[in-house]
Amino acid sequence: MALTTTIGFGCKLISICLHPTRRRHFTPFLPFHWSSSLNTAQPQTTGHNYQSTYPNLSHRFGSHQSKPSTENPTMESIGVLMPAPMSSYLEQELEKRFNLLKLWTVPQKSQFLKDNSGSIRAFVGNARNGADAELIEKLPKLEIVACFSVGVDKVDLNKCREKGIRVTNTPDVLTDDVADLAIGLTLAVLRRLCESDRYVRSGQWKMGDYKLTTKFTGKTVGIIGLGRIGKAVAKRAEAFSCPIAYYSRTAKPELKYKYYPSVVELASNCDVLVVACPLTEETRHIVNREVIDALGPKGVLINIGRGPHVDEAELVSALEPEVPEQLFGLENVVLLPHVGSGTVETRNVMADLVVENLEAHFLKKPLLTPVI
Ligand SMILES: O=CC(=O)O
Repeated sequence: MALTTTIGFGCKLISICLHPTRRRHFTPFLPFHWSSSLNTAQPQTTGHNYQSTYPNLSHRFGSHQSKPSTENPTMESIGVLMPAPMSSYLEQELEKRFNLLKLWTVPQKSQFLKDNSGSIRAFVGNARNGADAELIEKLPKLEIVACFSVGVDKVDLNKCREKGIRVTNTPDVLTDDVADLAIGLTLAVLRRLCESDRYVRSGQWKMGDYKLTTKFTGKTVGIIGLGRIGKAVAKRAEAFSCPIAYYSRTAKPELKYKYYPSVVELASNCDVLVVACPLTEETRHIVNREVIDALGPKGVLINIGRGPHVDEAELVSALEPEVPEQLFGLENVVLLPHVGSGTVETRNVMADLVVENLEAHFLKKPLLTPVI
């Protein structure tokens, strides 16, 4: 079986091939920060018409030509708390409009929160840094949590609902990148791209041909969660002539893909299993030992969701005899940082969406991408 999975809070992605020979192949996403590569990058045009996706959007979307709302100078006094660096472009755009408070730059964080709790009305989180109940309680003036991520699993949504705090995320704009990467990882694992690269670099190619790998075209792709990203993966896989099957809470009869009412049944009937659902209490460990076994020794698991979607302990125990640290030295290991949406174009339109949501909120306009 070949597995690709995010482990932890979406910071590690592991693709593992479990072959009949019991050799295992992994592709972990490691917790490297992504913003540094964007800091020096030049603006690029995007391939997607985001204006048509979000017709309310007044300007920008990665254009780098944005202008602060000069007709609303009062926004300058609104405290927007950012817990960690995420994107220099996002920081720059927020600083033009709001009083951006960068928590990571202050040594006494608790004291800083106390001192500024009267002015902090917005929080910007991401896949790593959310707003839990404890933080929310410390910010009595908090009105909105704007996530620089599609996943909102780091935000205590119940607490937000209870307190009437709005929550937004960045859907759609990152779908293509994440779906592209899912296909890229599938190919990397099946066709052993990274291992082949090392084979050439080390000079082994002079000694003989590289071993044969596994074909992707025509493999059955099973998708857990047929939302925006799941559908985008399906569309790409169809171009590889792959039959598509899926599991979701309810069947979608309008789609021509085969529906399975359980993940185990889906795993038993596909070659490549893609986890593309949000992380919730129901989907935690949705890939458990039973699913891994159902996928079988030749299966591939691609987790483009969150680490806790996969029962990590069961996964490790299925990967004898190595433990994850030892994978670093294995030829059949592909290592990637957390880069699902990590392109300059996408991160900039995500940043624009965060800013637009905050502006809309404080200007009492409808939110563009509300979660709550
Ligand atoms: O993991 C990334 C996201 O949720 O946007």
